[in-house]
Amino acid sequence: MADNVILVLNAGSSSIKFSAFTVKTQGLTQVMRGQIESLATNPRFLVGHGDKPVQALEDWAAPGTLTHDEAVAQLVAFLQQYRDQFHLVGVGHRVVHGGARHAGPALVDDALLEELAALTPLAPLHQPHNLAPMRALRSRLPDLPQVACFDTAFHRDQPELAQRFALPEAITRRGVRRYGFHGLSYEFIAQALAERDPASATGRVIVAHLGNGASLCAIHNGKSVAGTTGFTAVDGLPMGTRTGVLDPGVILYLLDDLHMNARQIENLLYKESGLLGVSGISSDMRVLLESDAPQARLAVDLFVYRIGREIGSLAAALGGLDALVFTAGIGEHAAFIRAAVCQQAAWLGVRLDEPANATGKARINAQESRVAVWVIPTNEEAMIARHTAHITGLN
Ligand SMILES: Nc1ncnc2c1ncn2[C@@H]1O[C@H](COP(=O)(O)OP(=O)(O)O)[C@@H](O)[C@H]1O
Ligand SMILES: CC(=O)OP(=O)(O)O
Ligand SMILES: [Mg+2]
Repeated sequence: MADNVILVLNAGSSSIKFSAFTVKTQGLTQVMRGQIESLATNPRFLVGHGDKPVQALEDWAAPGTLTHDEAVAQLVAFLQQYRDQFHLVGVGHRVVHGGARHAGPALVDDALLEELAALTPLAPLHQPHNLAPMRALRSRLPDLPQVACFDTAFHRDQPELAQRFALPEAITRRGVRRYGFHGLSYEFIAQALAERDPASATGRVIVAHLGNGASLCAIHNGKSVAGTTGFTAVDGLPMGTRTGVLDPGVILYLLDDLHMNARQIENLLYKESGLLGVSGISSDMRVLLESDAPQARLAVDLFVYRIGREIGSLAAALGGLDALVFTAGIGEHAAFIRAAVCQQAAWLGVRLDEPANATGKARINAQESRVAVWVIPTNEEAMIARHTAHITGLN
């Protein structure tokens, strides 16, 4: 007999992640997870079942590059083989921008789709890819409950000062404020840290979500209090292809002196900068870490330097630091970057246990460290499944 299943879709800037969760009276179980990653650089299709690690699908004909739409088509074709095993009872979607109105997940209907589409200019690398599968499913299976889970929701209760730009009130009232992103990841990590290290989880924590999109979040007693991303997910740290923080005067210079238009500037800020722009080689940290080119080293050094400075800023917002957590593609896998970041944060009392870091342990601080340091794999899909089950009354 087929199991009742919640499917989760998570379109990141460089990947499509997906998961299937069975829904039973005893709770949700993640029975499948996977991703089509490195869409624009070197696509790979990885799948894992249950507790098994994800593995590359070897018979998959890997194309040179894939758009998000093409990747979703590949995923739909792959999932066909589970048609008789999975009885779909709900679909949960990661939606990067939820605007000012959404402090929690929402059931998808036409009005919501329209509202979220209007936020596309604030998340051009994500929002269209988050909404397209919702529309396709809604037209084919209109009775299937779909739930939008927002990256911004976890940050909506940040203190007013943390959300505010120094802009006139009339512009602030139009919603021009810091929203913050990667919230589903931070919500998952806050809960996971509470299970592993309850003492730190009630304290002052900085989580470094370092993926193709990268940000830091200051969390106090499980609640987001400040972060590096803002009105859009281009602010904060340099990312795979995004600038991160930039003097707004640069935009005026590009407009007035280099005669660039808004779309050209958008491309520059979102797609041509960050690790790719500085290195001129790749947006992929794996490629840069393996390269001997000085520009690759510069891009990596700038990434680490900016993380170090932003950790200082968030530690100031928190009034100190009890724990530092690394997560997402780079945070989970790049021991070199973790070591370099911990070095930058030594003044806060961070001391790394080098062998623990190099061998992939979960707790990586040295005994004498004043700050607990953890590597916790994120699972945005699990967070989305929990929200989806809850809001649809499935579990
Ligand atoms: N072993 C690794 N070493 C260094 N970087 C890695 C490794 N594995 C993945 N990454 C980095 O993680 C990034 C993807 O992170 P991820 O969180 O999956 O991205 P997305 O932002 O698309 O959700 C890749 O661009 C790559 O640079
Ligand atoms: C908001 C964001 O940058 O997401 P991702 O890291 O998945 O691209
Ligand atoms: Mg991501």
